[in-house]
Amino acid sequence: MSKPVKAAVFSAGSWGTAFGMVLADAGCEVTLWGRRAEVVDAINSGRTNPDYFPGVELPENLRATTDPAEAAAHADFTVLSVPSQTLRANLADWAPLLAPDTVLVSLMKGVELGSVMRMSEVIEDVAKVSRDRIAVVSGPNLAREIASRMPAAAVVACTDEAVARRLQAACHTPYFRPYTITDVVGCELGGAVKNVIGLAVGIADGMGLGDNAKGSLITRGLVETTRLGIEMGADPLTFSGLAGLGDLVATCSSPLSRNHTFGTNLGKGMTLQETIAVTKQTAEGVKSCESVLDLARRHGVDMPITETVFEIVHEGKSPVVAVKELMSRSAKPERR
Ligand SMILES: NC(=O)C1=CN([C@@H]2O[C@H](COP(=O)(O)OP(=O)(O)OC[C@H]3O[C@@H](n4cnc5c(N)ncnc54)[C@H](O)[C@@H]3O)[C@@H](O)[C@H]2O)C=CC1
Ligand SMILES: O=C(CO)COP(=O)(O)O
Repeated sequence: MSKPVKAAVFSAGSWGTAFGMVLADAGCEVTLWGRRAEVVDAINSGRTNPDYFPGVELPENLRATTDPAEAAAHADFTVLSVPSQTLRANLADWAPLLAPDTVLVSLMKGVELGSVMRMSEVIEDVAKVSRDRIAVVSGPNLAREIASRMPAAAVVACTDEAVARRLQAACHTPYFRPYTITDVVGCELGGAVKNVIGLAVGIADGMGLGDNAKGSLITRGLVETTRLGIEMGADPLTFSGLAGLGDLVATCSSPLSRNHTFGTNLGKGMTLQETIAVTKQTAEGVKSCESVLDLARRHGVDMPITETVFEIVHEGKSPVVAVKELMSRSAKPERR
């Protein structure tokens, strides 16, 4: 009998816990690293993560630890799911503990502020591993629904297709259907920019602007994502796939999305500080609107929706004024 695949998941937040369940349900032996002893104890003794998914029973082959070395030991896959802006510091601590041939898997959807690096680039930079040992999972994967074992598809991306296929096998369950893809750049950009467009759609929803506005923002949001992607060497077709359109539709339609909800609160007139105070989990778009805009400017790409979100979130622009400005931009053909 072959040995079970071992996976380490850092950390026991919303998506880390839900994806850990997926891996365990697919037959992997999963060790979840958590920062807080009380969460780790609840997972090991009560088989639940009370902070994120109270009432959801976790599989027997998923256990938790506060010891990163214990989590990392002998892992075939080391899955990273922390806020994008803390990854560099976190991984610097964990890198010396990684199993020698482990594949590093990013679940994160963000771009690092300042360096404008994608998460796989930060991993390569900090862990000093080659690109063919770094994979990305993305797609329409709202963690709450996955934890309820509701059906979803996803993409697993790696420049080495054989590695992507190994990861695909390790996380394929009756409710989670992963496809392989080699366009890592497109997958990561799709996920990071979708959070920014999710904020924009949330703002429009909060203002009561209707479904035509939503459809327009999703479509034009995807156009500007694709424009940036092409400049960065991504395959434009990736953006009409699960990591592009699929993820965008799920986020922009769902009250479970933190980015969408964050935007809705802003659109209803809450201040940034009030919105941050009621947001319990990571809403990546809040920081990534700045890094994505920075990335766009460095590549000479026009991203008017991203720019508008940045102005509303970080410069206090009124959403009413922002809508007027977006609608009165100069007329142009659709495909330019
Ligand atoms: N929640 C979801 O539905 C999905 C989330 N993602 C992405 O997954 C990534 C993680 O998001 P979530 O799990 O949702 O966030 P979360 O806020 O639920 O969990 C984040 C986890 O990171 C830990 N953490 C926070 N700051 C830390 C630090 N400085 N050092 C170490 N650990 C720290 C927290 O304790 C928590 O366990 C994000 O990039 C997000 O965009 C991707 C797909 C789905
Ligand atoms: O990325 C997600 C779904 O795929 C989760 O979106 P939020 O981070 O907005 O909750």
